[in-house]
Amino acid sequence: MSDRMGSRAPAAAEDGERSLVGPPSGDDEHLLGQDVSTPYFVYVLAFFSALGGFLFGYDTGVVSGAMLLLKKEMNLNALWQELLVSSTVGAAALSALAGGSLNGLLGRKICILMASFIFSVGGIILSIAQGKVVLLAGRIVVGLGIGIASMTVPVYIAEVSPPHLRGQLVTINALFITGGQFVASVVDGVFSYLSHNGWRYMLGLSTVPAVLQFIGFIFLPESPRWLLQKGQSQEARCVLGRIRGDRSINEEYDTIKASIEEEEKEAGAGGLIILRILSHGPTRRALVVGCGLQMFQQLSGINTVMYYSATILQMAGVRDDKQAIWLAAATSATNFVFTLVGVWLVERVGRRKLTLGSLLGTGLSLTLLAVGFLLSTQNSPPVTLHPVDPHNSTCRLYGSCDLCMLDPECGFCYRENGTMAYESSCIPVSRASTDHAAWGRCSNSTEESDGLIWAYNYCPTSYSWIVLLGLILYLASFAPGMGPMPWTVNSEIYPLWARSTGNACSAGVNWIFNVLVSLTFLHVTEVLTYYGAFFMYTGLVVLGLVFVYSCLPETKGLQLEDIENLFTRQLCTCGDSAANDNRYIHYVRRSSDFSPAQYGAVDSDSAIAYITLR
Ligand SMILES: O[C@H]1[C@H](O)[C@@H](O)[C@H](O)[C@@H](O)[C@H]1O
Repeated sequence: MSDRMGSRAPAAAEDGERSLVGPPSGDDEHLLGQDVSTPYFVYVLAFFSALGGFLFGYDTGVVSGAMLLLKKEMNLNALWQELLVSSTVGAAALSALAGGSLNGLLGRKICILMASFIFSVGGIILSIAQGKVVLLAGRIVVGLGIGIASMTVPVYIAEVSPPHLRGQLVTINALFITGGQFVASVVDGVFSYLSHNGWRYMLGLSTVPAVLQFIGFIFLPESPRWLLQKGQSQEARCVLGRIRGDRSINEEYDTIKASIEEEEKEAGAGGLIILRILSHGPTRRALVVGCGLQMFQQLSGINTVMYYSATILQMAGVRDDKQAIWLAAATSATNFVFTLVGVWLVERVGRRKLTLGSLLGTGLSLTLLAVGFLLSTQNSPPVTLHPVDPHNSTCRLYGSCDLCMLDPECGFCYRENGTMAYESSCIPVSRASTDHAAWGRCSNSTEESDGLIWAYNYCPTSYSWIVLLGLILYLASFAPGMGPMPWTVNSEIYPLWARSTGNACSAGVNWIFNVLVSLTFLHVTEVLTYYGAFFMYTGLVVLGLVFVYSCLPETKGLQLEDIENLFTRQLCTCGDSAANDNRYIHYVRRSSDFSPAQYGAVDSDSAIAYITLR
């Protein structure tokens, strides 16, 4: 295998390839702009592939709003609600893992076509479902599509992108994920007014982008890297020519080809790819970094914060359900807008700094959220009224709103004077709807005119502004880095032979931790209380920071074929390559009269290779 980054360069140089390492100066930028201008076809490819990310975001996001209507119309109990939400994520975990072999075997294009076909079928099943079993089947089908798309799309985009734009284009996929979540929350808002069958539109609308992607991909090419790996060199050259426009493709083609030959020599007799990954140092380390990043993304608690946003907003004084739905849309809009910042920053500051900065901000804002919850708990309104409980429920045992809220069976019924709660009691929630109590003053939802408030899931507090600020800061910190970077980095760190399997494993880890964190959240809050849970996420983020600081190398600007070299040293010394952060690499035009002796010389006229290390 080629050795560290710098030493591949002479080989490339013998090819006449020109490399620039070092921050682009004014002249360099001019050169860069001139020689690596990107044909718009790459953007078309990125757009159609990223529709897979959009569907991932839409289908995971839309279900919360749909559930509000579904549980009433189909009379769903808690188990069925949980099944409908987590079946999709569980199916996504399985299909992401299986997607590795499919990708290697059938190629990226067929896998994306398969995913969009599955999305379309799932959307149709969901929109015509007559009962909960069919709904469950539809949600599982959609999950199968999400899993395949989540691991294939970043790989495809990374493989068709030129090195200087790769980070940005792969991050666009993550932008489409949060975009899908945002659109889903708006669609939820719009159709929440249609109490009969509104959920059919919410769940079924995903068919539109799925069909669009399917049709688009019939005409779009396979990844040239996969084609070359399968020995289809003519076609690979032709595709590379199409996506690179009028730029010379010879050196890129040769580098990919040489790298595949080298890999094949090393791979020897073959065998199970996952075993080969684990027994080969650099790929094993890359896999640990990739899976670790995906695990810490989920352990940072993004999906509980998103899920919890409605409650946080209710604490902040938003009492109306419809208003809460729209404000939840504002939350996903914030997530989306700050992912845009990530797209803008990824090629400027690089993956490593962006991830580190994002984790630091995420940890600080989680601490703020925890402090906000702690203050709210310490000042939680006491239970002052104890009406006779006809069913002797556990709710009568709680002395404050906070304790009452930790029991999913109970809610808080009170009157308000400014921010002060009075005449408050802890009462069982109605089995039919969490909108009112099972009996007593708050059992009739029209009683609000009496000044009575029924709080389920939140407590009135005057510290809600801290929690709200924590929420906004959390999204602003998480979305540019920890949201997209795990996907982006995973699409780049594996050599071609290990790329499908590596991405399948890391995407599988993402989905497994997604299920784990969301399923355990309520239990965690019951044991640790809300502030304890958020302090726990802060602790996990600190671990993530140590991991990323020690293990994540910078991959910005490197050719995919060179990235494996960053993992040649022992695990978690690869973060040392941070020393390379100030180097900028780009490959420009080759020259036939290149001589290796000219390395180190800056010659902008004759377009000959040079390297400058700062
Ligand atoms: O990168 C995405 C994104 O940040 C989403 O908002 C989140 O819901 C997903 O779990 C994550 O993988």
